[in-house]
Amino acid sequence: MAAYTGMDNGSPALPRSLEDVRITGLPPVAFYISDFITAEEEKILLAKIAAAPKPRWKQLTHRRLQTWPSDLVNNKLVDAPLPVWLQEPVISRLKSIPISRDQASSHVFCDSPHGAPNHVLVNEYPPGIGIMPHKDGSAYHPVVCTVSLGGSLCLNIHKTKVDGTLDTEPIWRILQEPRSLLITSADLYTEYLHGIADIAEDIGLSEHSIANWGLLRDSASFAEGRSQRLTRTSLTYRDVMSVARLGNKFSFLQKR
Ligand SMILES: O=C(O)CCC(=O)C(=O)O
Ligand SMILES: [Fe+2]
Repeated sequence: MAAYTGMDNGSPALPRSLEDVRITGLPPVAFYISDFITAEEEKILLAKIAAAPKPRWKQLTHRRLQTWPSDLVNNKLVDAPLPVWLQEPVISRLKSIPISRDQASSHVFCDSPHGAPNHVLVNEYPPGIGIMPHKDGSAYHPVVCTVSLGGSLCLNIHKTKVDGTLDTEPIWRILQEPRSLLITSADLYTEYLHGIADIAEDIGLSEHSIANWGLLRDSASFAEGRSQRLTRTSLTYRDVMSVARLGNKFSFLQKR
């Protein structure tokens, strides 16, 4: 049976199950879907991000980010829905793909506390700018879904050396194309670090160096082994484990 289900009316062809798009050769578990959203959906998402009110952006030294629905406070999320443009089409599509063909009702968030992501980070990376190797920590259920927009870049996976310090040389590299979805979880979440190099071009790309080479939409375009960075915006979907109700402190303000 074909690995992909063909769909029309503006939806991409999604894999029949995540096991069809598993990045083999990486520690458990990672999946890569090259065409998770359409070019039209990518355009709409980028326009929504650009239209967000200015105070939504947190400016770091070299890049900026948005946090939806809000920043965490003491590793807790204040209960609030994600805006509809971050729910649709991404979350319903994530939940529509079974983990394996014989578990039709399973999906990547079915074991997470809220059964779906409740938090999205929008990270914008101009060419030359990345993010230091890090772990995402204990606030989130250990499943990370990243939708890439605008440009390609490599996510580097690092291990810690026996003395506990970071091995600055990545042990694996995952190439993320625009409109793709990368799912990382389990050991990749808890045991390894991930980061993006501060470079204007990713080099040394080949089937030997890139873990998801066989799952790329267009590996031919990287045949020279190089990929010029453009501005790449990512949507990082996660389930924050602890959600705090705002309480009824202000209930006297609400109309009965
Ligand atoms: O932009 C990315 O793909 C990675 C972002 C990330 O690692 C984070 O925000 O924790
Ligand atoms: Fe991260």
